[in-house]
Amino acid sequence: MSAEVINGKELSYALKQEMKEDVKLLKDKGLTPHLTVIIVGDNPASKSYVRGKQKASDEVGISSDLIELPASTSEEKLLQTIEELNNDPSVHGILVQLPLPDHIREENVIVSIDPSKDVDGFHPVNIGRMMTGEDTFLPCTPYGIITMLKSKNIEIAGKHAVVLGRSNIVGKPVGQLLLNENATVTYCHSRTTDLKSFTKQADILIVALGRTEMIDETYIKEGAVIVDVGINRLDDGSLTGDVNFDRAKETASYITPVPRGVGPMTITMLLKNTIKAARGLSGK
Ligand SMILES: Nc1nc2c(c(=O)[nH]1)N[C@@H](CN(C=O)c1ccc(C(=O)N[C@@H](CCC(=O)O)C(=O)O)cc1)CN2
Repeated sequence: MSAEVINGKELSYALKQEMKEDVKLLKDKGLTPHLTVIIVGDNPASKSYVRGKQKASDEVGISSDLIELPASTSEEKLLQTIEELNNDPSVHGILVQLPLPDHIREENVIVSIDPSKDVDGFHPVNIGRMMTGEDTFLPCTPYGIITMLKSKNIEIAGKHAVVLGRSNIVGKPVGQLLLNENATVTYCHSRTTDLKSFTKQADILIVALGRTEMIDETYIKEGAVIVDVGINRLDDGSLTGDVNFDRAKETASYITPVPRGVGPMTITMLLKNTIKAARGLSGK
């Protein structure tokens, strides 16, 4: 058996075509969704992701601007910048690219963003709404993963989903979204003992460990759906995931590749959230 590949780049393209229409309708009503992205420092990967966010916004007709702050920026200055954007009615979505320099406390920054402009879906108010199943901004990577599964009509209800990783931006929220879809969810992490005893039970395995190609066929149940959230750069400059794709694909039923898997969906779901922010959370 060789798994069907879920191509996030192709799905992103299709979703962006739909969003172009949504934005056009809003523009006809005199409303242009606007996203402001803040980057602190000059981490090359972050700069490239931010460029990707602006390019994708442009593709669907969302206007965007970028505030670039030096790595030495104080937390106070960053919070002040966010406060100004919170009070600017022309800004619908605010995104602070992560990670931030060590001297800035990420949790203080996230909580300072107006929840109605929090297009990353990281604010505790929006996380709470997600947990209670209310309509809100969903964190982009987990939202992208659920969208990929649904695009292939993959059954989630009643399935055993095993999440490897417990970060605030991927592991924890993707487990919650799978639970909201009625999966039975198990979280595994660096302190889990006998990892294989859990992964071998997974109908849906979400891998967000940050360990290059660690997951191969020996961790996977026949016919499982494998979602690889890892982004690891090899010495030759190429990218690979946390899953050994060539080995895993022989056992899995569906698998996401790296690159062109979950990564592009992260940016696409940001566009969805920005359109939602422009409409207002209740979706006018
Ligand atoms: N404020 C946020 N910061 C970060 C987030 C986030 O959702 N919000 N997620 C990640 C980085 N990220 C977006 O910001 C991101 C990562 C990867 C990709 C992507 O398209 N990857 C491509 C490969 C790109 C390459 O060649 O380097 C792929 O997988 O095909 C997009 C966005 C951390 N920070």
